[in-house]
Amino acid sequence: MAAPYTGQAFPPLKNDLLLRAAAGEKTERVPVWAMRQAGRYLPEFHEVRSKHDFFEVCQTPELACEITLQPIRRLDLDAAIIFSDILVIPQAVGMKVEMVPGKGPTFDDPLKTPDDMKNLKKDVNVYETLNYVFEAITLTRHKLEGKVPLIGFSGAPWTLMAYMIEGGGSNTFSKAKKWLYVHPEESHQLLQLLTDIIVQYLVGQVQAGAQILQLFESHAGCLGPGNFSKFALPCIKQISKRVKEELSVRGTKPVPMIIFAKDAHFALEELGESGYEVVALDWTVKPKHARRLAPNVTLQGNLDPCALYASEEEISKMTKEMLKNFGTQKYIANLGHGMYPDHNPDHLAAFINSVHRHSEQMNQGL
Ligand SMILES: Cc1c2[nH]c(c1CCC(=O)O)Cc1[nH]c(c(CCC(=O)O)c1C)Cc1[nH]c(c(CCC(=O)O)c1C)Cc1[nH]c(c(C)c1CCC(=O)O)C2
Repeated sequence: MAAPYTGQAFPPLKNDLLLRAAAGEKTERVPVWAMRQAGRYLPEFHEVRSKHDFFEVCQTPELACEITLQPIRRLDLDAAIIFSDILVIPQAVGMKVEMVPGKGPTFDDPLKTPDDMKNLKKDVNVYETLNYVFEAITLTRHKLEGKVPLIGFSGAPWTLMAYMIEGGGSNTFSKAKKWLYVHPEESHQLLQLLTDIIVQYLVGQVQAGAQILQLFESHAGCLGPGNFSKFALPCIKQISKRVKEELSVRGTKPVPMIIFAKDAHFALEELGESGYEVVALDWTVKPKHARRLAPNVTLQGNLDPCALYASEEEISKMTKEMLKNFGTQKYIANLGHGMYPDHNPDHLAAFINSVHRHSEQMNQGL
């Protein structure tokens, strides 16, 4: 079934720094955004959440749009990211997930053995089940009025599989990793099922109005090089290739794609050749090391989120150092992971303003 949104007109884009940096084109200023920029560190987010359940917000386009716009109103960000969660895909295949206060995402009935896979919906119609995300994207594109580009996203297959087996967060991911050693065939089947859905989901997001996509492989690091190459990377590559092909077939111009494989420092070379225009880095990677290993892509990252606890003056110094190490071109400034609930919004503002000020000065040779 074709997406109903193709070809609609949106307000013209006024700030295309992010899209130019992703395409490797020259920028006069380094674009900056922050993972989890829409969220619990903002009082206006709590205001909405005090009246609505987390997934109710995700499923209500007007509320998801409102929360997406909150950081854009307050801060000089160069991108918006649609408010949603990676766990909407496990929900779409029929699993029950709730956001339990103080605990995080919790699955009712996680996958225990490969036999449980028979309970998953195999032929999910993404355009029906996840239509609420597409509607939120379309509405947000209009409400942004072209101020900044809108980022769409999905969890990557391994990270989603890990949640579906663990039933929530974990320190070791040993239940999910056990599948890779004991049930490798069935693991591949589950990963392929997720890959097929993610491809449709990302294509649908672009048709709905997303201007760039990020794939979150948040639990890459617990795999190590061997299992990452065997189980995670092939799906990551399949996704970039198929999303671009499917968009072309539908007559929609492919958009740039960002891969964020957290803690996968061992795979930087492969990630740089995996079909994504941008490789996002966590804070444990040295910028120059990443430039050497992935010379053909734009890099994104990678200030330690905890650096935002420092004084505004310190944040400015650390940001300048980061910019010096990455250089100002083929670069998107961001944190190395998401915002924390106890971050001070003014300190995020200090980070954003430092990126802008220092990178403009560097580009003018000052
Ligand atoms: C692993 C993961 C999840 N969700 C996501 C990831 C990948 C990124 C990462 O590695 O952090 C992705 C995500 N989740 C959320 C966004 C929104 C867009 C953004 O501002 O970046 C995005 C891109 C909102 C959210 N997702 C969640 C909240 C807070 C929930 C609340 O309001 O109670 C928000 C704003 C809940 C969530 N959702 C998830 C967890 C582990 C939690 C609870 C713990 C936490 O908040 O860090 C799963």
